[in-house]
Amino acid sequence: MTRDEREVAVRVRGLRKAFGARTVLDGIDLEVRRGEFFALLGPSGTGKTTLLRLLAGLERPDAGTVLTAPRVTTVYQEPRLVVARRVLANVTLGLPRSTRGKGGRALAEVGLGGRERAWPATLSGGEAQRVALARALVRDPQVLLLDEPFAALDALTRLQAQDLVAELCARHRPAVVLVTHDVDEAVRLADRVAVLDDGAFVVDRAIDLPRPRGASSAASDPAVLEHRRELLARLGVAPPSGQASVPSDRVALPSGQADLTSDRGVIA
Ligand SMILES: Nc1ncnc2c1ncn2[C@@H]1O[C@H](COP(=O)(O)OP(=O)(O)OP(=O)(O)O)[C@@H](O)[C@H]1O
Repeated sequence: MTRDEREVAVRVRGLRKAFGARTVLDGIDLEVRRGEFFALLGPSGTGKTTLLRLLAGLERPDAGTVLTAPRVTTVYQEPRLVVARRVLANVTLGLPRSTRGKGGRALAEVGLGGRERAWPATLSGGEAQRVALARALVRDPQVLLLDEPFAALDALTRLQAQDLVAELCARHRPAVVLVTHDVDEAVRLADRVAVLDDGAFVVDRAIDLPRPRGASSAASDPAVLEHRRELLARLGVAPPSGQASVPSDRVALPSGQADLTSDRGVIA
């Protein structure tokens, strides 16, 4: 581990956020270091996306502090491409023209070298999401926020996209915060998994498994099954009796619809 990777890129202390009378987050503490992959599970409506929005500076806390490294980038469930711009222009959108070369390299890294001049409408869902990943990569994020980025993909494309993200994060080492409803995805990708419920983390545990974590080998690994069983239990999804260690194809929960003294700041 390099000195850089010991650096805390996300530091949240005593975070509280309410919408009207409804307190969504209540006393959240979180630290994520450079190179660390943190996954957040939780029932629908528990405030996972709200926490990401607070980390991105799109919401203000009602109490507590949110500190992040300066370069924070989000990838969403939908790719959010500008349809009237070609793929390369989407990747470098808002950046100086001199970054075009970097944009081309980012596209090559996500397996879309040669598609620079394609229009978004001609891409498959998986390809469009890879363009969104390239658009994040080219900004060299110290903090990468992933808000259910695989949820809209078909099962096979999802596994391929998960592999790609694991590979990109291993290479570029941002601090990652992934929001997902998919327990298997969290265990496969993350160094740490937390479950958010009723405003607080009810689980925050290390996933200390070797990498790379292939989808097929993980399905029969007893350590993976144990993490999976425990996380599902904390999410209130009990496996059928006598089948605690029999994996299904995939288990996903239903998707529902500064400085230290300021409310949000940047870690210098
Ligand atoms: N801008 C807002 N104004 C009012 N209420 C909001 C706002 N944003 C979120 N909420 C409410 O806060 C709660 C948490 O929403 P959030 O989207 O963070 O949950 P989530 O855990 O990401 O849910 P899901 O898993 O369904 O995506 C919900 O009850 C939601 O209706």
